[in-house]
Amino acid sequence: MTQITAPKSEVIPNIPKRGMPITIITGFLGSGKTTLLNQILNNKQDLKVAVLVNEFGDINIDSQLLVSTDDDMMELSNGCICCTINDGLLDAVYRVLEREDRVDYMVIETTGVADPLPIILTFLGTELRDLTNIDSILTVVDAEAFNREHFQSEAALKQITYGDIILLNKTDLASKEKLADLEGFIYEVKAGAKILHTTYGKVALPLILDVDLTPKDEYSSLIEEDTHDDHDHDHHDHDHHDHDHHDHDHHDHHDHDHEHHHHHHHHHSDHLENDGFVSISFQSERPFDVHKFETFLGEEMPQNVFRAKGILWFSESDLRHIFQLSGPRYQLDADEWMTAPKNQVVFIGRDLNREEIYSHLNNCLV
Ligand SMILES: Nc1nc2c(ncn2[C@@H]2O[C@H](COP(=O)(O)OP(=O)(O)OP(=O)(O)O)[C@@H](O)[C@H]2O)c(=O)[nH]1
Repeated sequence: MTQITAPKSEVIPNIPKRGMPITIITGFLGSGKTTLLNQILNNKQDLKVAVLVNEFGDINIDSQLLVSTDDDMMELSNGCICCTINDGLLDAVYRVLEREDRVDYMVIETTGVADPLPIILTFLGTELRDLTNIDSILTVVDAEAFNREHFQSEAALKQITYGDIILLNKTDLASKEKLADLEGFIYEVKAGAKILHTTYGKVALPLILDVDLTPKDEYSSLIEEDTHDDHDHDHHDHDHHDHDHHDHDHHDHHDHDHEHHHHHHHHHSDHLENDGFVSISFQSERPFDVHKFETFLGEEMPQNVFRAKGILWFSESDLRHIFQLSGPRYQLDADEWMTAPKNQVVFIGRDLNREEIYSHLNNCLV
């Protein structure tokens, strides 16, 4: 038993500052991050949770699946707040910290193609260090789609390296052999990894929240090399990329904004921004013909679309349709429109041809 003695001097002993606890959810495209976030929000009981969501693509589909408004900061029906981080992570975190209402916990969902390290360093290497406390990095892995090739994505591997808990998700879609092989691979990448098996992100919250697992000391050497001013940029990358990728898909030269912040963290693949993944967004104020859209999905959609999601309006239906495609499978769910109906859909993959996808989608409009 530890003896606790009152300090003899007037000097206040080192009281550890414990700021706002932060859980970071990472994991590759379509692995189940938003599903896990919804699980957390549904089961958080009295905890006031602020969620920050960041997406690879111009349109924030995820935040609309959490709540129905398109403000930057959103009140969720269950008393939580949700905020997009497309203007930069630091800004978003400060917006939450500066709120007057109580917030107990912050959960951040990163984009599927993000290396979590710059995000971790944003918390540990800036003044946020004293205001926040990274609790753990949760890495969601799609047990069906993931394999030892890790989608040829450095980010996918980093997500496992920096994950304090690995949620091997979609276990309903993977065989026992596949699960065992993936576990083997994860242990090779990260000795002593903590692995939890999940389906639809279902997990007892005490196993993943307030677990204080992030080994902050291990990041300190990385922080010292770092300057303060580069942390809030990493989330802008995809924005630039989205706006210009239609004519720069294979660009070798970076524009100015990319130049000035890629000198840290030893990103070897800077010339292949986001590991080559691009996103193409499509919006229309006109509805789709459901049969044409199904033909598009079944017969015309390019093979290299890795992930797609959207909120769809079909002329045949009064409902809002949620479209999710991840690897070989897609699903369409329906609920009520809370806004004026329109179509919003994002396609993600490598070497996507924008004109081809646009032409197919335009043909689906009534
Ligand atoms: N069969 C099955 N499907 C799942 C499971 N977990 C999630 N999904 C489905 O997988 C799809 C992608 O899930 P999301 O939670 O949107 O994935 P994400 O990681 O947020 O995706 P990005 O935002 O693209 O990075 C959705 O259609 C989910 O319903 C699971 O355990 N089993």
